[in-house]
Amino acid sequence: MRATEEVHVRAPGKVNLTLRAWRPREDGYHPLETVFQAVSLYEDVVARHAEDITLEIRGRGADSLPTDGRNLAVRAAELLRETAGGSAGAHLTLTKQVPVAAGMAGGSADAAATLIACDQLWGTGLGREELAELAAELGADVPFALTGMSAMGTGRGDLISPVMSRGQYHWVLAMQEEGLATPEVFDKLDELHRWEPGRPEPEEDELDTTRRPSGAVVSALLGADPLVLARALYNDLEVAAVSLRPELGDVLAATERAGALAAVVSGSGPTVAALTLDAPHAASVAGVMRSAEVASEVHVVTGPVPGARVLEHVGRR
Ligand SMILES: C[C@](O)(CO)[C@H](O)COP(=O)(O)OP(=O)(O)OC[C@H]1O[C@@H](n2ccc(N)nc2=O)[C@H](O)[C@@H]1O
Ligand SMILES: Nc1ncnc2c1ncn2[C@@H]1O[C@H](COP(=O)(O)OP(=O)(O)OP(=O)(O)O)[C@@H](O)[C@H]1O
Repeated sequence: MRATEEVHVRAPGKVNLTLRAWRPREDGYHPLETVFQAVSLYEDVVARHAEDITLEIRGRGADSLPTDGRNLAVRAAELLRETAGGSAGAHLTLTKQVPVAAGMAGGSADAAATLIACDQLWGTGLGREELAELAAELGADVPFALTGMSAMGTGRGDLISPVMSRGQYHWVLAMQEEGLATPEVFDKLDELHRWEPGRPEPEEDELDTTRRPSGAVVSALLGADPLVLARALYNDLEVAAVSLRPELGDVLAATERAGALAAVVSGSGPTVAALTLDAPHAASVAGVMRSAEVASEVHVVTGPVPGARVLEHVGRR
């Protein structure tokens, strides 16, 4: 019998290619229709056996995050242990590339990676579906971090259906030093009343993707043509994010001057994702964006990439 000593799991950050939001439900969540794409900026979690659940964080934003039960990675491990009914512990080493509160679901990726890592370490034997249910309890973006690639999210954004996608897309990400809190961005959207009077909660048949901006993205992804995808990018939260952080208007304008095909605020922001034609074009846009000095960091990434997956499994006999 070979027992698992250590499990290394990697989960991606995301950009939202489209996002439509409607008036909040009674639980405060806004019904969403969004198309996610997982991109090549990763969170790594290594889980090892330990008495308790403990966390150590390295990398981008490590100093700004709690390592106790407020951290989504710790909450994921605790929820899994509770569900599986065991008493095992784990020491988690989290290495972050995704900036905190960037609209790229870094915390959600940490939770998804931890679910997979502890599931393997403890041999809980929960299926992918049960893990997806736990993921949805942890946060609206966590189920997508398990699935990765390109997918449509409805409900709170947590009901995931994979979307067929061809080709690789080259993105330039313009990041900001200071993050934006997701609830504040949704509150600002409420204040701006974007859906009134013409935007009630969607009816079932309204979610017909062929009649929504998401439908345009879904066909663009099949066509593997970034020029077509560029025309379909859209985010209802952009107006709220720009209202809270007017400098984002300058970032969006800079992506246009830099020659990007199109750009959009990712999720609740403040990261701006600019779409380019190919790797050389991305390098050129990134260079111009860096010299424009409107972002704290500029990164070139590609998507789609897979969701949370085991990279290494170290066992002993
Ligand atoms: C903006 C997105 O990133 C788009 O992908 C997500 O909707 C946010 O997902 P998330 O950060 O995992 O969200 P959660 O941790 O579940 O929720 C944080 C807070 O965001 C707001 N929230 C989130 C999702 C949603 N559909 N409606 C909301 O109003 C709520 O105030 C909620 O209390
Ligand atoms: N492991 C974690 N990594 C990042 N943030 C965490 C983590 N655990 C808890 N948090 C809290 O969650 C907040 C949002 O984190 P995150 O980095 O996922 O934001 P985000 O990328 O804007 O999320 P989303 O795109 O899902 O709205 C942070 O401000 C932080 O206080």
